Amino acid sequence: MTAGLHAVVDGPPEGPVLVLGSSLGTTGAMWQPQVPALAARLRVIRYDHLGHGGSPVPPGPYTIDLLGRKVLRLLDDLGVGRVHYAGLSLGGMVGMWLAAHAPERIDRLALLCTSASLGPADGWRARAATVRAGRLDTIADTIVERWFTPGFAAAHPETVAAYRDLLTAVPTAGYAACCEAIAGMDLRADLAAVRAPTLVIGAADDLATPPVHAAAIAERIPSARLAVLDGAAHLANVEQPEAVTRLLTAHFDPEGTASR
Ligand SMILES: O=C(O)CC1=CCC(=O)O1
Repeated sequence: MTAGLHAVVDGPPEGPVLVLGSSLGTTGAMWQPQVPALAARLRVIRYDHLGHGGSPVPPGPYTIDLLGRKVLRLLDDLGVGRVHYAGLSLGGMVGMWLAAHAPERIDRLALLCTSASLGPADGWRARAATVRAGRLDTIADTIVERWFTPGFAAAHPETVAAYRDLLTAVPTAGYAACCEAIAGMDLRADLAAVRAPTLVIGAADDLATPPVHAAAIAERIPSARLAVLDGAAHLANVEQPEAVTRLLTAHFDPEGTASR
């Protein structure tokens, strides 16, 4: 049996719990721009996906089902029942799976820059093979180019470099196995089963999971609301931190938002 997922916990121990799921090739550190505001009143749990950061790296391929079950196991280990969940990209895919397959555990949901089906599968398998062959570094610039708009990248080269470092630090076996999870994913039929009030956030300049994917998710989830941010690419929470923080605090902590 594999050990549990690595997680960092911030905020008041008795507060309502918000779980944050990160994107492929990053860790819970990608949520740092939002943590101070969210953790003022919520108990924020940032976990690393299987194969990423401080989490174990069992042999792949993985599936979204496996990644989701690992999150449920983490919640069990932490003694947490029902939670709010926000996930970006791969983290959002896990969030859709959780809300559809464990609806009793998910109270409110936010899905950022993500997709319910992200083909072509062959492209993801090819990326997995490249990374397994030890060549993540050769494709890292191309991957990170789609995380930020050109204007943001030019103005903040140190941020781009820090996220490239985060990507290249991910264990190659874990990164490849998560690419294979995305290759095998199709959550579209699950979305009608989501009962959690859901905020779907897309970014106008996101080429990795374009806003049309966000709109397709919002159309299929019965109680979803869609917001599309201008001036952001895939890592919209990094590029538009205040706008994303505002949307998330209003969705997960409306009373706190009103009293600010
Ligand atoms: O890093 C990418 O290529 C974009 C992406 C797709 C799923 C995810 O988590 O990131």
